[in-house]
Amino acid sequence: MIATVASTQLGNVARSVTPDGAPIKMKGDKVCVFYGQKQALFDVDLDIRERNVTALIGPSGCGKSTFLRCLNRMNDTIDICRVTGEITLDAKDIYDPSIDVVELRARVGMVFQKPNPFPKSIYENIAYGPRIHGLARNKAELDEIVASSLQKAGLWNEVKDRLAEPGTGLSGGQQQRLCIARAIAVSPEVILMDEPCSALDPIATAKVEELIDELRENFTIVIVTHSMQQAARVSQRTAFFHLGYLVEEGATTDIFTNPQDKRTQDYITGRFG
Ligand SMILES: Nc1ncnc2c1ncn2[C@@H]1O[C@H](COP(=O)(O)OP(=O)(O)OP(=O)(O)O)[C@@H](O)[C@H]1O
Repeated sequence: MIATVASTQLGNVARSVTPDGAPIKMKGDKVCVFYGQKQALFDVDLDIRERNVTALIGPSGCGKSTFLRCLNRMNDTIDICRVTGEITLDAKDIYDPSIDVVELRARVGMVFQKPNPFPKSIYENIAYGPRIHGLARNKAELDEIVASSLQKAGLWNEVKDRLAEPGTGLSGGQQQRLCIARAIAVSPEVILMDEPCSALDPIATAKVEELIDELRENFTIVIVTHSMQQAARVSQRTAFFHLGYLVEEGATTDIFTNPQDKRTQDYITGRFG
């Protein structure tokens, strides 16, 4: 595990860095999660590096999605769920009572497994978030946000002539890119993706993977995936979970070529999964 060795003050934002100097955007420190009596995560320490794609991998039920949902407090919506330990965003505790959860979820956006556009027009799917967060002063600014979000999501050319049509009328892959555009529209800093390609065909998957690679220039991305090939293709860092424990985390190339733990080796070589 990479320990934080230094903190620097950049403007008003306190930054932590890894020993090799990479800025840490989010950090989990001894994170435990309980669903009622059942403990799903045990003392997870994980640094999420800024403007990197971090892949969370591991067998079904190991706690990947549970950890992902801790990062923008989506677990708050599950009554029996309790989180202990600390999770920070720019070195600030996101579970602190002073945190506004709506604002947190604008800074740490989420894209789900199944594309879930609102039953509204393509335009409204994107415009909704910026409007409720007061990001546009007038219609022209809102139009600009809609266009640039669709451009960043690589969807603009496909939909620019039918912005008034329902988002649900798009193909599955287009719907998922629409959901990514919707997440981008409120200018998040971190985007969480929970198996974003599991409902897509290989061509749509390739497009979303390409998009993820482009987005990391501007966003910090954490992706849960069942596909080790996908983790290897899109991520710079990989964290392997097993039975609620974070077994190891490192550069994706190291995890896939030279894992330090036998459990990781067994998983990546397909001995269990
Ligand atoms: N809402 C919930 N209520 C009770 N238990 C839950 C809930 N969500 C998850 N769990 C339990 O927590 C553990 C971790 O689940 P989680 O969904 O985080 O794993 P995962 O690694 O993402 O699995 P998968 O790859 O199958 O999606 C599992 O034992 C699961 O049954």
